[in-house]
Amino acid sequence: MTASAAGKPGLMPVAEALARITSGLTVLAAENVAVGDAVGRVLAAPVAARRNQPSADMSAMDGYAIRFADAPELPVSLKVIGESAAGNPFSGAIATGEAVRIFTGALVPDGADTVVIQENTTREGDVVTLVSHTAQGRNIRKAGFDFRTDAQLLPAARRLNARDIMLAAAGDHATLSVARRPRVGIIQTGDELVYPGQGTGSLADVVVSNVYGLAALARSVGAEVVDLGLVRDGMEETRAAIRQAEDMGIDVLVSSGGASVGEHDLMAPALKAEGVDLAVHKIALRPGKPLMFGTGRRMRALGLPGNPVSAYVCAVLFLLPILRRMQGEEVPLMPTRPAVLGAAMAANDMRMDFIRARLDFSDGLPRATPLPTQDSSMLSALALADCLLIRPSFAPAAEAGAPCEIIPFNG
Ligand SMILES: Nc1nc2c(c(=O)[nH]1)N[C@H]1C(S)=C(S)[C@@H](COP(=O)(O)OP(=O)(O)OC[C@H]3O[C@@H](n4cnc5c(N)ncnc54)[C@H](O)[C@@H]3O)O[C@H]1N2
Ligand code: MOO
Repeated sequence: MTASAAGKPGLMPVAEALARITSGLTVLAAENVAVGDAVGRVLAAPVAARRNQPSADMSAMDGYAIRFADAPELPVSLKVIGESAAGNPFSGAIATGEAVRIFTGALVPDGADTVVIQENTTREGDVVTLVSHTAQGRNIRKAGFDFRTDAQLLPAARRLNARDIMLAAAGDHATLSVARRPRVGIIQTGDELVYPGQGTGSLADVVVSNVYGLAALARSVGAEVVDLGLVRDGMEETRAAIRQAEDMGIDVLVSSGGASVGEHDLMAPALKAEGVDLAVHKIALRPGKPLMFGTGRRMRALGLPGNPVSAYVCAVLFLLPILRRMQGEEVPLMPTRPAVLGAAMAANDMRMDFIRARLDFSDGLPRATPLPTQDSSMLSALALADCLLIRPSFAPAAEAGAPCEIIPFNG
């Protein structure tokens, strides 16, 4: 394959792999979903307000709507001529010397320009006496104070959070146009694999873990996930699983295992035999050297290593940007944050290293301290980690406290 950054043939630099993997992606078609179901989805078009918010001048408090000019000096008494409640406005107008009892969220009657809160008044019969000063215009939310008709509320390509869907709903959108969910199929290869609780009793059993982390990551960015099951080590079985995924309309086939160089590592030849054009295979990355990526008839295939930590780290690095970009999200290819080293680090070799590390936020930039064991099978260390600490290819030795970059884990 390509020459590495260091000139050593065989391993592609991580940045090049990321660029290749994301370059040919097209954004999935849009679909309309109920606004309440749109959280976590990515907007296919900007959302503009279909109304003014508030629609008219409204009271922000319970009190009395008055004409400010009627209260040059206090105390002053005004005649209460009616009531304006939320949803039940006062139909007339206020004239000189008059007030309207008003409640939070109610329309301000014509003629009034100020609301005095009831704590600043006394009331006897239909006479209210203003006893404390209120500035002109106080306690009124003007029409369009929050937003006006046609104002852009949310831009296209935004992944919607809970606050966004409140805003869209207030803008009078019952449905929103969002990218359809990417369909992710996951296969796990290896004769040794058994699902949790279904072991054969053989010491050679390996209990699968990869599908659970990969599925959870994919779902966290809006994907629909199908577990396509275990694939035994065999060319025909592997090819059949790839064909099945294409036929099911899977957008991204994620495999784990069978990526390395042994006779039982069949993923690359099987993908090629099924017409998948491998643009990436073997990268200067630790963990995850054997990673592969290619494009089939209409499906993308991401071949992850079988080692559980490698599979998870590679999914963070490659699967998340694929899925996010397929939904139109314009995210950086590597969402890094600045940090400082919590321990001295030795010089790195050519493989860009993504070290599982703990974060300490006690002062200044977060301090990232590597977990003592970095083996790519160590799920107990992965579970303890808060982030991946990045050591670029050929990074020189560095002291504790030196600047570094991290990718925080979100869940
Ligand atoms: N001679 C070489 N050997 C290896 C190299 C190499 O360059 N030369 N690379 C190593 C690296 S780095 C990695 S990473 C692994 C990747 O190997 P595979 O992708 O072929 O993975 P498997 O051999 O199928 O499995 C590795 C390991 O992980 C266990 N596994 C597999 N699938 C799952 C699963 N779904 N859930 C949990 N555990 C799983 C599997 O039983 C193995 O123990 O290759 C190195 N070798
Ligand atoms: O790249 Mo492998 O993932 O080092 O163990």
